[in-house]
Amino acid sequence: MGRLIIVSNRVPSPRERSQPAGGLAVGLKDALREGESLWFGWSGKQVQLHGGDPVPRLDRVDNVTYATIDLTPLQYEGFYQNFSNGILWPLFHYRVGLMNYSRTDWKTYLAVNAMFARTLLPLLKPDDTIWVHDYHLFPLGQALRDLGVKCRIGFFLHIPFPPWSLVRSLPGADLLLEDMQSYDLIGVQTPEDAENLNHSLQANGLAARGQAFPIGIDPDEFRAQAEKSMKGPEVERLEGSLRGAKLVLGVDRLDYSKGLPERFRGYEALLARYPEHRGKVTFLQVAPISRGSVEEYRQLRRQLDELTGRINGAYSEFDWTPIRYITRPLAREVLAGFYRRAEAALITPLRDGMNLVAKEYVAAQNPANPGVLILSHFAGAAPEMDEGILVNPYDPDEIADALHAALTMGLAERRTRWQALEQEVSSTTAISWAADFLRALDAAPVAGRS
Ligand SMILES: O=P(O)(O)OC[C@H]1O[C@H](O[C@H]2O[C@H](CO)[C@@H](O)[C@H](O)[C@H]2O)[C@H](O)[C@@H](O)[C@@H]1O
Ligand SMILES: O=c1ccn([C@@H]2O[C@H](COP(=O)(O)OP(=O)(O)O)[C@@H](O)[C@H]2O)c(=O)[nH]1
Repeated sequence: MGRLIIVSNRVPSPRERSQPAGGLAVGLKDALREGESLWFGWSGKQVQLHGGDPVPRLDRVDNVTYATIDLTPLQYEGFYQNFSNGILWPLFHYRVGLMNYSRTDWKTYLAVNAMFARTLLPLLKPDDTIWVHDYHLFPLGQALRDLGVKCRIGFFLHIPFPPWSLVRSLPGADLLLEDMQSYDLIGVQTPEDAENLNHSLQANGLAARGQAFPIGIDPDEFRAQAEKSMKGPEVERLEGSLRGAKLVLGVDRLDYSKGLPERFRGYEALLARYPEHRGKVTFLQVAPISRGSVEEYRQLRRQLDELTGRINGAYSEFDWTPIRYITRPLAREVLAGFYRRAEAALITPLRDGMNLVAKEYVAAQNPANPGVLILSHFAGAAPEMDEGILVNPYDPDEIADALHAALTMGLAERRTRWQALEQEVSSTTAISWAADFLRALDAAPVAGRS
């Protein structure tokens, strides 16, 4: 059996406990438990390079060889910051108005993809299967084909795929779709994404090759982690600080796709309309700073600083603060215990590819006394997790009603809802996601090459 080659922009550092927050690295790491594999991508570092391509650094841990390359500051800016996260990210999260298109960044994006292909090429063997991940690397398959690579190549998009009427606002969208014909299979998170992708391909006279494969987590490992973390010092400190108050928890990268201002206003509406919860509930929002060099992310940070100050100023008592807001990452191992302690998770993205936090929250619960999941209709996880309380994240009053329902829900209903959610989280795991995708890739007709 040949090796599996994973290519993604973000590669977790195999030897560090604390990883940058983000679901792609988490989902893939959980999936890569078997077989021989190579994981190729950006090191997360920027280094000035004087001519030529970077040389990958290799680090082997168990069955996985990690091969990482640095980007130059100019590549980081044009490829990662501007094109991937200033153009593709907003567009694919249905926020065309936030897209800052520039032809120079488009060229850098293509050039970095070509550089990824050239640096990966010497590491490849003919019987490898290549699996490319996410919007940073749409053109990589074609760049590899241009260098003569004949292996099977699959692609998985972790973020939503919007309708063609939006995608077409990107200059060169048709070229990106053409490049995607180099993939033997294209996976997306939900049936809605698959339908949008296939319509876009067909609108350009291309073969529909999209199929939904919702990503999952390793629920057993996460449950064990949550149980362990409950006995750890952080949960003990949290418990002591709450002094009997119920806990509502939000965990998201600080990203405008996550609906944070709307969520804060929803919590504010709870305090305004259901005063019986004042002093008896605390909202803890963990929102590690992400992509802090992109202007829209900085603006969001200013907005949240202001909102937190205003709400806390209006409702705090000398011995109670309604919102605790942290912009540093917390270790996933610690978060697991916080999820288990929380009476409700408030997960209200305006759009999200999947949202692994929703699945982690369910896996972490105590079956005898589970908390309630409040989830946006527009998270990729929503179609699988409709036993949570589903909300429209644009409506603060609906969020407030959902919070009130969650905080007052009886044990029997909490258990019934949680059992259904747990069933779902246990049946589509990170491992089954990868296995399903790779089986389908193996069976897919070869995409028109000799
Ligand atoms: O690499 P960063 O720029 O620091 O961003 C972190 C990751 O964010 C995105 O994650 C997505 O993948 C998750 C797993 O499939 C999914 O649950 C979530 O909804 C997506 O937003 C991004 O797609 C990754 O490439 C980034 O590494
Ligand atoms: O302080 C934090 C915040 C988040 N996460 C992890 O980052 C991932 C976020 O993935 P998700 O799919 O929810 O969203 P993304 O960030 O990929 O858009 C989850 O595994 C979280 O547990 C973390 O480890 N520390």
